[in-house]
Amino acid sequence: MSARTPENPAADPAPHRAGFACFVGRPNAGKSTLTNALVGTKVAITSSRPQTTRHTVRGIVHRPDAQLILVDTPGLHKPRTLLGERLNDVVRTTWAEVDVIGFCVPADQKLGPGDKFIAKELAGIKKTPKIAIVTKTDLVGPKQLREQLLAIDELGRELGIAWAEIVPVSAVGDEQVSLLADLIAPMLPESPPLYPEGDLTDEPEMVMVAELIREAALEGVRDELPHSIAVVVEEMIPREDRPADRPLLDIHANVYIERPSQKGIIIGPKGQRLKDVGMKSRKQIEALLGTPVYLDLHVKVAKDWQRDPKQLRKLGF
Ligand SMILES: Nc1nc2c(ncn2[C@@H]2O[C@H](COP(=O)(O)OP(=O)(O)OP(=O)(O)O)[C@@H](O)[C@H]2O)c(=O)[nH]1
Repeated sequence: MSARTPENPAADPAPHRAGFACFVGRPNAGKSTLTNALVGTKVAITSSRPQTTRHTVRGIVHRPDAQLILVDTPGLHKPRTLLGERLNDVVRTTWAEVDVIGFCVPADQKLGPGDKFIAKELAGIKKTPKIAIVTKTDLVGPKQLREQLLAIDELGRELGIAWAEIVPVSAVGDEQVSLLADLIAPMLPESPPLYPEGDLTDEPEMVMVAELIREAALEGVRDELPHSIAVVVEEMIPREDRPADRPLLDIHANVYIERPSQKGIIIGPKGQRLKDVGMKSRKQIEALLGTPVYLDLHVKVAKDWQRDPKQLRKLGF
């Protein structure tokens, strides 16, 4: 770093900034994928099924001028269960606490009641700057993109939201992702970094491991089952008596479902599906933790856990 001198006034460095941003938007809008693209590593789970992000996962973007901490919230939705209500509370609390809110709308779908529901809620949060982000721009042509940008502008006017920016991005195509970070950084408060350099998330490793298993278990399951699956990592312990150059981490995890009838779907014929889930998630966990893993998965029934406060607490909600 260069010091400020009379000969070199330009060397006065801009103050370092650090703060929180969250992406909001209806399920499947691309929030988790965008978080991952900004952070550059897999921290939030993504899936083609709506409402798969349950935990508030923070991704941290380290830049020379700013540290941006991304809080990934679950989608806001009409609550049908106790879990649904708790999730909505988490979302609103998060919105009130962050420095910037990014409202995500996919480019390939017309603005619908779901987007308007969220935008109306956003309009009620006056102080926080809001950026409208049109996601998945790789899926549309210029004409459709232009229409979407205009529609968002119009929605802002209708609801009295002054968008600080309206930015089209493609997380998959890596288009304008770093521009988005450039736009958010100056909106953060002046502050030294809040997290040590190199940290990508402060989510406990066990929760991230559970999320990776849940993501694998969700793949290919239909209808209501996604809402019925919860994963709890019981323990992660290094295997004893291993040579230093060949460590092995034992992970024991339970996949919870709500009804005995769902067991067969998760386990699959001859246990094949559960085996696949184990294999797939193990690879991801090994990549995340950087160590070989032995993954022991069990399927358990926690009857109607979504409606039972005691069970919800046990499952980490
Ligand atoms: N083509 C394309 N697909 C994308 C892009 N971003 C996300 N997707 C896809 O859209 C789907 C949903 O993305 P997510 O990031 O999981 O969406 P989300 O908003 O976090 O969803 P919830 O967790 O349900 O709230 C996934 O299948 C992604 O692969 C993008 O930039 N381009």
